[in-house]
Amino acid sequence: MSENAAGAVIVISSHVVRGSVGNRAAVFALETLGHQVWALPTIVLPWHPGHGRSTRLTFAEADFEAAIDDLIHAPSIGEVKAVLSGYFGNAAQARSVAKLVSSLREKNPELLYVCDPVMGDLGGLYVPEATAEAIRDHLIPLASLATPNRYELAWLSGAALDDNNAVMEAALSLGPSRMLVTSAVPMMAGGTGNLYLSGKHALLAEHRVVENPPNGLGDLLAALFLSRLLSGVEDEKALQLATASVFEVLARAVKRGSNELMLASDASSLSTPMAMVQMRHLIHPAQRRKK
Ligand SMILES: Nc1ncnc2c1ncn2[C@@H]1O[C@H](COP(=O)(O)OP(=O)(O)O)[C@@H](O)[C@H]1O
Ligand SMILES: Cc1ncc(COP(=O)(O)O)c(C=O)c1O
Repeated sequence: MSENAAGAVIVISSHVVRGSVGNRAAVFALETLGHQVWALPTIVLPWHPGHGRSTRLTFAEADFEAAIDDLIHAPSIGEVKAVLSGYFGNAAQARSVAKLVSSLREKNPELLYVCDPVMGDLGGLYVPEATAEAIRDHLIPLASLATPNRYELAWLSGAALDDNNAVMEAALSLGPSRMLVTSAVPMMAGGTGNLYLSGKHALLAEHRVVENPPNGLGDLLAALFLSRLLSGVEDEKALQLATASVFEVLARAVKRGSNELMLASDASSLSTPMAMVQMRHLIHPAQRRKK
């Protein structure tokens, strides 16, 4: 039995019929890497709205809250070692998940809560402001690790983030002890990548940009990084592996001309990525202040 069998992960995000965003990415990635998964959808859609009109199947706020209460009182809730949240259908759902995380923490102070604050991108917020505010005010303060993209971090911190020093200062100001910032400012020409900041680490993992990327890369990255941490992989290695997997899955999908990630075909890229990632140690903001 792998060490992963010892604990389950609750994932809470959107479910699409076709495609691999939200929970479809997180569940497959976590299960492929050997974790037990409990999956709660926040909305159900035929496909990611980026592909065109897509009917939103929604849950009444009180029903979503009731399902969260069931989970809190589930006899098997002691199995749960981590929670990962992503896309929310409304602000009330974010508050319900805050209640879930707080309740699980009371019973298990070691609970890992990863908050992927899915709210926007370069073009601005794509969720209602009330949803973004609920994530900022109720969930970020509970997060063991938050995984915003650079534009989400700018919105959350209210700062302009033109270079990675500004990214790191904003990440520190947000509060969680570990931050994984995606779409960080590239140091490599034609590159992109992820910046990881903890009390000890200031790391940048870079690779080249791929044109016309399918959606769901941030969802996949958060799940893979969480998986590696749960498996006891050291942070720097976890960053390298998760980044390499995302890049490899992306490059393979685009090479085939697919408009979605093809996780089932590329499961080996999740477990044993071969792609090279450029790892850089940055000067930690605490170290810079001492100078
Ligand atoms: N066009 C791209 N080419 C190569 N890698 C990409 C591209 N877009 C995203 N990635 C990789 O996926 C990571 C997460 O994607 P990002 O778009 O920042 O997340 P989100 O989906 O949460 O907005 C990025 O940090 C980068 O490593
Ligand atoms: C309904 C919906 N909209 C938008 C997004 C964000 O897409 P992306 O991860 O590509 O930024 C997601 C991702 O989970 C989603 O499920």
